[in-house]
Amino acid sequence: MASNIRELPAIALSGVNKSYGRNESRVDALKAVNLEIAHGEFVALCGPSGSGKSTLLNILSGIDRPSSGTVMLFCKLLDALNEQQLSVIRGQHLGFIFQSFNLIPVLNALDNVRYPLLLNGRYQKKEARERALHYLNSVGLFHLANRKPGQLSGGQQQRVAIARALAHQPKLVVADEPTGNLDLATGGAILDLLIKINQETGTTFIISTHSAQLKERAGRIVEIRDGEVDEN
Ligand SMILES: Nc1ncnc2c1ncn2[C@@H]1O[C@H](COP(=O)(O)OP(=O)(O)OP(=O)(O)O)[C@@H](O)[C@H]1O
Repeated sequence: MASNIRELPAIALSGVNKSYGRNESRVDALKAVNLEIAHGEFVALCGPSGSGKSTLLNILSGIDRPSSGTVMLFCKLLDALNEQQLSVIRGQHLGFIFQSFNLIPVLNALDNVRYPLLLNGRYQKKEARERALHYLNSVGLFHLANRKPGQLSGGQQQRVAIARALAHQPKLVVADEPTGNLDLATGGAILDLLIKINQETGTTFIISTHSAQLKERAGRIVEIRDGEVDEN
């Protein structure tokens, strides 16, 4: 039974449309999108600015709802879930990485990783601390655990954000332009790290990007143009 479930896609979007606004100001951000992503895939979502990448990431992760169409995430039909149920799924199974890192400036690296674990409700204090240190170590930042974001480089801040995204062992990591604020070399190192994590843990990744580097190395590229998805 479990193996049958595993063979179903991690994510399945069917006929998904998303529009913002009404009448003359209406924007059709996603148009009849069909997309399946298997467990363990490393997918680059590519497209020009305004093509619908963030909208698609928000919809497949249950942050936003489609105007029509269906979204299945880990065999659950998201349309049927209320906000609290969606929030539980995100908290347990999803990790998020953002272009601007989104760390809490007054907390050191350790606490930036540890506090979401405590809020998650599944971890006691001691385990949250151990997990946070373990994941900081796995991104090469154990020795900087006491530094606040302002005392870290951009690449180091993104590593803290990666540790935070991974520390609860999500099934899916959703990253919106994770190398967009980094220089080429630093972005390349972050990319190496994400690919290594994908290969070692089998965590599914979907990453929106403008980066040619990332496009070259992703297992699969999904192009989005003017709200329409096109597989390469
Ligand atoms: N909340 C919103 N209200 C109205 N229009 C929106 C909203 N969010 C996005 N849009 C519009 O939907 C379209 C897709 O936007 P989206 O942010 O998904 O694109 P993107 O590919 O992620 O762009 P970028 O690469 O610049 O981040 C754009 O035309 C955008 O202006």
